[in-house]
This record gives sequence, structure tokens and C-alpha cells, in this order.
Amino acid sequence: MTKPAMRVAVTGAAGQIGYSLLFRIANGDMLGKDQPVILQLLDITPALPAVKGVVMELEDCAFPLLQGVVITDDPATAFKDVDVALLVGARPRSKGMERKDLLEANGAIFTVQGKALNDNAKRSVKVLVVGNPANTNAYIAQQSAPDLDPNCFTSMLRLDHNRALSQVAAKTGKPVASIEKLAVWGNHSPTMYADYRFATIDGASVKDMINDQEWNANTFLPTVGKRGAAIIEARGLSSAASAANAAIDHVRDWVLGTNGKWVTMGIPSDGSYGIPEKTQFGFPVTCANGKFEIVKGLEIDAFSQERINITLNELMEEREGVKHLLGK
Ligand SMILES: NC(=O)C1=CN([C@@H]2O[C@H](COP(=O)(O)OP(=O)(O)OC[C@H]3O[C@@H](n4cnc5c(N)ncnc54)[C@H](O)[C@@H]3O)[C@@H](O)[C@H]2O)C=CC1
Ligand SMILES: O=C([O-])CC(=O)C(=O)O
Repeated sequence: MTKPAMRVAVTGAAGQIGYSLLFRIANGDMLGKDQPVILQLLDITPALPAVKGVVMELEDCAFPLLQGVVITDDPATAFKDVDVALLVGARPRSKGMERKDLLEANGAIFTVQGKALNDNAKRSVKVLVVGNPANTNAYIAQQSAPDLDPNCFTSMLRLDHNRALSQVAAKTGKPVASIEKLAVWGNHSPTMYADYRFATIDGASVKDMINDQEWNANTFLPTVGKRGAAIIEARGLSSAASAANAAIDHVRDWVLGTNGKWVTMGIPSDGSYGIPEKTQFGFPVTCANGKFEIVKGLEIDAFSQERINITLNELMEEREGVKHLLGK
């Protein structure tokens, strides 16, 4: 029997991530090959003609799972009864900017959209914030939606996670798919802490295999942390296809589960590892039955604690910087 369609809102649908994302959602890569979808696409008024062009292309793909498309510049319409909301629409940075430089430009978008989700989305909605600075924007949206469970709101660290996987695979000469138990802690920014201390490949310790703390501190962490800037430098534009891919991975794992495997999600802290409650922080999680759970009880050594403190402090500063948007 055919499943009822799930409603998926995507903001910034005319943008470059949107162009990589929509076709894969409609193809069933995110919610499953047996899951029909209705896309509810939001962008600003001047971008609506471009959204219509993208929708013409979606039609021309004749995706069997695509049961409908809504195009709108009204957040209330976009989020009406949605099961999943991908908040991508926001200005990207250009060369020389850090992601937090976007706070002023983008922060205000997320108060409006958080409120619109609060008033219109399904109570079980799964929200992923991609627009930068992603953690703080997700915090703003969550704080603007008091009637929704805070755990409805997540932010994207999966791109950092996937980048770290790929660097570890290159260093060890092992396939990406063989790596388990990798984690990325903190903010989606160069301060994030990609942590392979618990990672294994075919049961063997990645830390022992690499056995090179100098490489960890001075090559691996800066490479993963500054990868976004390296892409902007090389492409003249920020990551789009890899960002869309990470968004698909994040939501797919949240909805369909990870079978006990660890992934990284930015989620509201429950106080674990000393991270203040509701801070949107990258944690190792497992997902089952549509819920994520933090991997608890991991030992945090001195080097890791120092890195976690740095990324947490940055998030606290960002939070301080958006207080006025939240009337605090
Ligand atoms: N969290 C992550 O790992 C990553 C985040 N990003 C971020 O994703 C965001 C989008 O990137 P791109 O698609 O490359 O940018 P883009 O500039 O190509 O597209 C952004 C789209 O958002 C729309 N938009 C602007 N304000 C809006 C609003 N209030 N409501 C709805 N739509 C609105 C624009 O009209 C445009 O169509 C940027 O903030 C970028 O920094 C990018 C890569 C990775
Ligand atoms: O670097 C940027 O501005 C875009 C992004 O978040 C990433 O590629 O990680």
C-alpha cells in the first residue's frame, strides 16, 4: 500500500544548495524510496520566478514519489503541516568572512521562521538549520517556537562529520564506509572539534592506527575546520552539493535511524558533557524511531576538553550577540 505523502519545506529554494537538494529529496534519497513527498518551497518574493524555473525542472524529471509542489514567499504557507523543514535560505559568506559575520544579516530570518513553524508545522516536525551560522540560527528558531519540543530543532554539523571521515580515510588508506564512531563536537565553524579517539576501522582503533597527535592538532583539525573557506577560495562560491548531501544524510538518519551507528548532529544540549542546556551543539548521537540520543559516558581528556571549551565559548558569544533578536 502506498504511504501517505510527507510534507517537506525547503527555504532558499532558488539558491545553490536548493538546486542540489530538491532533486534528491524528490528522488527518495532522504525519506526512502517508498515515501511520497510534497515539497513546500519558500524564497523571498524576487526569487520566486527562479523557484518556478526549478519546479519546471522537477516536473521534467517525472519523479514517481513527488506528489505536489507549493511555491510561496509566505513562511506560514511554507510550513503548513510540514513533517520536515530544511532551513537553508540565508545569505552565504564570501571570501574573507567568518560564518558568524552573517549573524546580523541572517539571524532575523530565523525569529520569523521559528515563529511560523511554531504556529503551522506538525508537532512532530523535524527541523534542520543549514543557513549560517547554523547552530546559532537553530537556537534562534528554537527559542522563537515555545510551543514546539526543543528537540524538533537541529543544526548541520554533518558536513564537518563527512569531511572528517574523508580525511581519516585518506590518512589510513581505508574505505570511508569502514569508519565508525567518529564524532564532531561544537559549532559549525573552524572551532569545531573533530574527534577520532573512539573511532574504529574493522574493530581496530583509528587513534592507534594514526598514532600522530601532531597530525591531529596541526593538519587534520585545521583541514576539516577550514574546509568551507578552502572551497570558497577554490570555487568562488560556498559548498553547495556537499552541503545538500550532508543535509540529506542528517535527515535520513534522523527519520530512518542509524542502526546503532554514531553520526554527528547539532542538537539542543540536555546538559551532557557540561554543555549548557538548549545550546545547539554538535554531539555524537545515534538515532532510532525518529529520535536522536546523545552517546553518553565518553571520556573527555585534557586536549579534548580544551577544544570543547573553545567551541562552546564561541557559541556563547554568538548567543550573546543575538540576545536583542530574542527580546532578552
Ligand atoms: N551548515 C552548513 O554546513 C552549511 C551552510 N551553508 C549555508 O547555507 C546557506 C545557503 O547557501 P546557498 O544555497 O549557497 O546560498 P544562495 O545565496 O545560493 O541561496 C540562498 C537562498 O536563500 C534565499 N533567501 C534569503 N533570505 C530568505 C528568507 N528570508 N526566506 C527564504 N529564503 C531566503 C535567497 O533568495 C536565495 O535563493 C548560507 O547561509 C550558507 O552559508 C552552506 C554550506 C554548508
Ligand atoms: O564555509 C561556508 O561558508 C559554507 C559552509 O558552511 C561550509 O562549507 O562548511
